[in-house]
Amino acid sequence: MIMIKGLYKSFENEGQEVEVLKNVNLTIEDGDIFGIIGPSGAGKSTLIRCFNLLEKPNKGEIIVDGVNITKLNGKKLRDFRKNMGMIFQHFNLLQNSTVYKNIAFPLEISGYSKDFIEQRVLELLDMVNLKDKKDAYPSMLSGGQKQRVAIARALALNPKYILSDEATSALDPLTTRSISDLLKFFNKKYGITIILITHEMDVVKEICNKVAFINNGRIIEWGNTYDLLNFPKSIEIKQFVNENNFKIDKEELFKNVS
Ligand SMILES: Nc1ncnc2c1ncn2[C@@H]1O[C@H](COP(=O)(O)OP(=O)(O)OP(=O)(O)O)[C@@H](O)[C@H]1O
Repeated sequence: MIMIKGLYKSFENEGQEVEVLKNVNLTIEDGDIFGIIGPSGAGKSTLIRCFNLLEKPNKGEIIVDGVNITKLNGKKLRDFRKNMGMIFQHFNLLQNSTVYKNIAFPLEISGYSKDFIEQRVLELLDMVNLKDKKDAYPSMLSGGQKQRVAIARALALNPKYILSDEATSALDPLTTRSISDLLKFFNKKYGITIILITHEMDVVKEICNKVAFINNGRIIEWGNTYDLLNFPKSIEIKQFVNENNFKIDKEELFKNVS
């Protein structure tokens, strides 16, 4: 479980302190697929990057399975990060390394033996259905295949959590569906908790059981997906949901999420 308490983050911009996260409070339960939505510039990426301390908050606590991670550094922080895989919109693969090498990378820097790495990489390639691309380079892959490699790499160290920052935004709708189905599969089969940012309503509808709406650095509301999107309390969410066609059918949601 992840508890975010009173989180603040600011950046210095041209000598001025700009507050990007303002008193964020959230709880993510084990097994959730937790969506974070909101307008551009709202602070979504900054927030998700605080979960693994890629951004260090100025104030507040991030308690992951009972440990306040904002106090971690050095080896303890590196060990903690092994439990939190991350995937990105532009995949962030090593362009000069094969698919095999990309997936092996986190295992190699964690000091696993060659035999163990080979066994694990082959297992991961099988899980993301890319066995035949083992020796290909990223430039030879489609967007969906690149994201599958990134997912395999994120899963290499068997994390409890996956952070996904717009992982399907560069993909066409069909590929988006296959990647969001894959994330849902890993959530159901291995109990991996997923926190994802998206601006695609289909992804929220199809896989998120909870969702938070953030605007101007504040969490306006969060809760279960159906209630938040269909019966939002705030005008801001009502407008956002209408503009982005985020409204959903109960049957549609339950068909996909249950
Ligand atoms: N490293 C940084 N230095 C200065 N300002 C930053 C930095 N990172 C983010 N910001 C600012 O923080 C605000 C929130 O950015 P963030 O990327 O978190 O928003 P977002 O909701 O993810 O936006 P988008 O949907 O467009 O990706 C923006 O105004 C952005 O310019």
